[in-house]
Amino acid sequence: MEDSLLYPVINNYRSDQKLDGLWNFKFDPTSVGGQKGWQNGFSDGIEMPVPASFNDFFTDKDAREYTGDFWYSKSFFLPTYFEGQDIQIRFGAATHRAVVFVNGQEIRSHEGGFLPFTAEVSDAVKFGKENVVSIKINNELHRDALPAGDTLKLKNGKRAVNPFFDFYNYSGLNRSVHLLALPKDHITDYSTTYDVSDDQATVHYNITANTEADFKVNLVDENGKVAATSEGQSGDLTVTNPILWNVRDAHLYTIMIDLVKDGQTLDEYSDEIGLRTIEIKGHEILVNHKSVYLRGFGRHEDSIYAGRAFDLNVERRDMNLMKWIGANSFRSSHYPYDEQVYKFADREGILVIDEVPAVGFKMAAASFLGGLDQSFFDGEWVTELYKKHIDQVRDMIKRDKNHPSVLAWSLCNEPDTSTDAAVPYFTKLFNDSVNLDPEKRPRTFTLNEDDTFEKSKCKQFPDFFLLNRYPGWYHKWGYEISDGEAGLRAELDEWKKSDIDKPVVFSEYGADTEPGLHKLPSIMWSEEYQIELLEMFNRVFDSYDFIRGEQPWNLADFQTVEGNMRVNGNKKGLFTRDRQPKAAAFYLRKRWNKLPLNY
Ligand SMILES: CCC[C@@H]1NC[C@@H](O)[C@H](O)[C@H]1C(=O)O
Repeated sequence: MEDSLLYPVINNYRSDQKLDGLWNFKFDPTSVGGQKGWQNGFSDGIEMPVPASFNDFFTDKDAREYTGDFWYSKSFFLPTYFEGQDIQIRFGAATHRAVVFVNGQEIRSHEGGFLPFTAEVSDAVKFGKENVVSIKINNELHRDALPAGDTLKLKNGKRAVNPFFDFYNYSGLNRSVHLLALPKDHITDYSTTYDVSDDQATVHYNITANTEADFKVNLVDENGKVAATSEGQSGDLTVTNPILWNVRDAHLYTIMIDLVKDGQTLDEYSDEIGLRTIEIKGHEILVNHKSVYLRGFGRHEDSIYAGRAFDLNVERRDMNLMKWIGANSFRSSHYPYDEQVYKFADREGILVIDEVPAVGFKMAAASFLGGLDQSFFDGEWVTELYKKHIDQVRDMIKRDKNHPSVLAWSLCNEPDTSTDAAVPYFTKLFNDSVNLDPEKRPRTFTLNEDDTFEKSKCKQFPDFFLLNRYPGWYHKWGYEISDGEAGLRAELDEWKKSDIDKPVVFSEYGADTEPGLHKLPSIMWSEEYQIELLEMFNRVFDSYDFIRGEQPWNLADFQTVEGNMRVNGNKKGLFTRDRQPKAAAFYLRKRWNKLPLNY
């Protein structure tokens, strides 16, 4: 678990210099980089953009599909005026595991390719001189790591990944790298919880720092006016006539925290927050005590050229597409996204179900790709896997807890919960995560196709249900879709008869669709069929009042491993990979724009 995951800011006390751009890059297939001194940097590599996945830049398949160790290195100058400050290098994401070196000195390692980590380098850097940061990364997949998969040794001696999940194993420094200079005494974290009514809102805050100190806190509105002030490591900021953060009607305040010692301000941290509450009551999801019906998507951080890397251009387009179609939410399937995505969602009033990369925990997925036929949770890998799983749940919640857009935490995607072996794992997971979020937002996971109401042994855990269902595509497809609808209704009738008094959200459903493929009458893969499948699901959704959300799979087409069921990736997008609409996008826009935005 990371000590601090605060997003970098620049102010009179803190400096933040991005080390993005071209880094030296080398593959290390026989893991000799350490013996060859690459931790001191190297100049005979290739120039690799950061942030970016390395895969799609290459023109040869061995390089695109490379699995194993690889190195990045970059030199940076550290001015003498930073002497006496705490010098850190913050990696937004290194996929999947990394070891960091500065000037040849090993600083730290990190496991997990979708969350930030910080290297404390004050004792390794030279002030007033050039320094070198090197990072060794490994992108192998294992059953005891997230996301789950295998790494195969081919007969030609090369390695290949066998993901138990359906997205390409894009790897590298996928998010920005920051060179930070902080005061020796500094703020390391803060958290907020809220009470809101129409005429008053109270922010209950709590601050952590690396030293005993006094704290002054201001809450400033969007016009720069101080709306409330407080003092102390914890306290309340009460705003009269507040402008609340609402779905698709976002209003942000800035919390400004000063760390003070002997009357002198030594550090400051500021961040944008939203005054709102999240609740689950019966079948309803409530924001500021008003029921919300989720409309949105499962997504991926995925784009041409940059692979899995955060791309501000793509995110701006995706947010505009979601507003155009009438969405009010998305799930960060199947991993925490770059912090800037949640900042976009905070500003746009879009709700986020934040998901850890606990995906592929299902041997059927492996057998879909050639795995074993056993319960995933019977595997000898489960103990080691759980340590990494809960560690990444802790860091995801620690990193994202202050975003008003975060509605809920998804602790797993499509695990195999149809056997008793899953129960102790999920019992521990939900027990160990219950107090991680000061706001106690709902926790859930997605129930896959096979984990029906009747078959899942883990329905007792989620605070609301996320159903991934694929009648019309993975079974009862084509002309049999009417049987698919009947089967879906039969399962939902089970949910309806049960005493389960929680909301159900459909978090995945859809059809692979080749843009431009038209057929009358329809045929699978045609744009017409994608609409017919969505029409079927929408008829069902409109029949059950406990269904409180619809998030078709996926917002956009995305890259996967090659396979006989994938045509250059997964084509279930409502938009193409270059973010242009398929016919179904216009159909869905009509359905969603009939509803009030925060219905
Ligand atoms: C029946 C499982 C469906 C599966 N669910 C997880 C997503 O990551 C995949 O992309 C999606 C698919 O196969 O389209």
